[in-house]
Amino acid sequence: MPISDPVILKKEKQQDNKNNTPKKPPVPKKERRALLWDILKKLAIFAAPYKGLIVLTLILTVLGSFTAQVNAFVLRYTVDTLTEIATLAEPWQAGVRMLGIISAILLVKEVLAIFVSFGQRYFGERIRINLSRDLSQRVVERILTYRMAFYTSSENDSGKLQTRIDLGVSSLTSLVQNFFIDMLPLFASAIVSLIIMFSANFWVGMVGLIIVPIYFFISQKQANRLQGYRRQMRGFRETKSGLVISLINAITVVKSFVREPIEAQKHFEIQKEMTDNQLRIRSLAFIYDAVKTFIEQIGVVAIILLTAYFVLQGEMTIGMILFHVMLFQNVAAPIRQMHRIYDQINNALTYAEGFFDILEDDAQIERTDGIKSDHLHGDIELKNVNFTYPNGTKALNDVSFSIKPNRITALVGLSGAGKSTIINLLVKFYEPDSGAIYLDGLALEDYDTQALRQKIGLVLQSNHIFSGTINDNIRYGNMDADTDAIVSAAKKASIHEQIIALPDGYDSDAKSLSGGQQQRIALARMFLKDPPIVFLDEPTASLDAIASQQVKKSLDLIKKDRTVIIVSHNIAQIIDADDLVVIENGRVVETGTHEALYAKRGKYFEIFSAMSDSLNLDKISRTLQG
Ligand SMILES: Nc1ncnc2c1ncn2[C@@H]1O[C@H](COP(=O)(O)OP(=O)(O)OP(=O)(O)O)[C@@H](O)[C@H]1O
Repeated sequence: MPISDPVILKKEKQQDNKNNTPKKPPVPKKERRALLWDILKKLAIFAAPYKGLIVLTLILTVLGSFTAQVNAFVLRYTVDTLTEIATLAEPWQAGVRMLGIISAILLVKEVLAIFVSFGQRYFGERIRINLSRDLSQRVVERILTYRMAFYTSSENDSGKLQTRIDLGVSSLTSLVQNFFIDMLPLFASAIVSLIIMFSANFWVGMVGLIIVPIYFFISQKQANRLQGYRRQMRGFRETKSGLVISLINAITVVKSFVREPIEAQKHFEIQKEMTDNQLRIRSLAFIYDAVKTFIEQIGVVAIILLTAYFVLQGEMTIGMILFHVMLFQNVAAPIRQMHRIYDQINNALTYAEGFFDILEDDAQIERTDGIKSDHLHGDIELKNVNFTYPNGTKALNDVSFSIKPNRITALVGLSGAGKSTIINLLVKFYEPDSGAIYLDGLALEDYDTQALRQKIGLVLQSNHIFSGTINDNIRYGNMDADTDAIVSAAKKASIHEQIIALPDGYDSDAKSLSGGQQQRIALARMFLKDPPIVFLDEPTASLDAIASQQVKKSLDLIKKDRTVIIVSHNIAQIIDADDLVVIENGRVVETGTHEALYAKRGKYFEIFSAMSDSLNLDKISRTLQG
């Protein structure tokens, strides 16, 4: 694992959380085709491993398109034969023979169609499911290689990132599903039907062909009109699910202020907008369906009239009427569903681009080549470092100081001074705008990022505890560690006794431990990793006095024989440090030992005096003496 705990340093989650739905301006028509082509090309790369399945699906689709025509031929044959044998003196014998033939043909066709349709759907689904898996897996693998700046950018706030990924994957896979499973067989059968219609009679074929562009036009209109409402609907759904989650999170406040009616009203309003929207979608869909059915009926009537004309002319048999009507319905069937393909394309245009933007953000990849040193000492030097966060906050100004190996250095300063930012730079979560950082005499930027983080331990104010057992959580520090090593790490973190007192011991659920216990689990993880350099960023700030005291013992152990940088507002931890670096508004204002800086009566003296005053030391010492 690259770092002891993949927790994002505090404040990094302080981005606006309001809007989870990526809103993109509508894509100009001209660019849409190029964009769609681009998306399909990218999708083709993901589809490449399934070439065999795709070819198989296509073969089955072609087979299916032929079986779909059998009914029309059988009906034509039935009507024509019946017309013929009805004139015979003894029609029954010929009639039974005919029934035998058509039953056999329909049976064979149906059995074949079942296999073809099953295979076609099954293979189509396999392509879709595999693609969905590959897209999700690739994006996760990819973003894991990205820099911290990617995660902390407001664009990628966790909710938004999740939504962008989910919508991207689902829009792409639905496009594939719609194409392979729903539309392709219908289109294939429509094309075969049209060819048969043309070969039977040019004018009948023309009626079938004319309907195609009309349907295309209506379907496009339908999809475009519904698109806006559908997007709104998605937004409502997201807000609604967010509402319930935030309600659960805020339930104590809601109840204590007796705001249940207000919360219910908020829910009602969204619900009302949702139902209005839903009704609009349904009514629009009904109107368009009606228009399409009407046009189809006009087509059917035209076909009947035209074929009847040829029948009366003696150029065709009566059976041709049903034959042509059925073929025409085969042509109309996929075009009836056209709007769905438009919908999917619109969705893909809206969401797939954002998805591929995440996937192809090469600039975000962390450097994984460079120096891999087995023995780091922790001789650190910052020279004229300037740093600005991606959101534009200038956090460090011309910072220069050095840290000696195997000593404890405390970064001291008021809130927002830039202490955590220095740690962010030292673990290469971010890179300086200018200036340089050296580690053991070599530029930090030249180190292999992952190899560097293997040598660094990071303990934060509150460390992430994963769902799972205590054992698993400690093992995160060294995936190869055996049970003895885990127990030994827990002992060093002064948590072993409490773990074995639990009914399930090391197999207990780590999430149910108290804050102080969880912090010591994080320390045990660090002991297991055993890095030569340790950064402690307010490791006891979120703990109560008793828990802090318990954690202090483990911290004292961590500090032994390592290079330690500690950020703390805790007076005891500050005076324990060998060296101090005092930071104010992103600048280093003083460096030295506690004694020297105290004597200097500068910024450190001011901060230290304020800290000790807040402790009310006089009263404490009087109490202790009494
Ligand atoms: N991820 C971030 N994105 C943007 N600005 C940030 C981010 N993290 C910190 N900052 C800003 O950078 C400045 C320095 O913050 P930093 O967390 O380094 O201070 P600090 O000295 O550690 O403060 P504290 O003692 O409160 O933890 C502050 O103005 C802060 O708001």
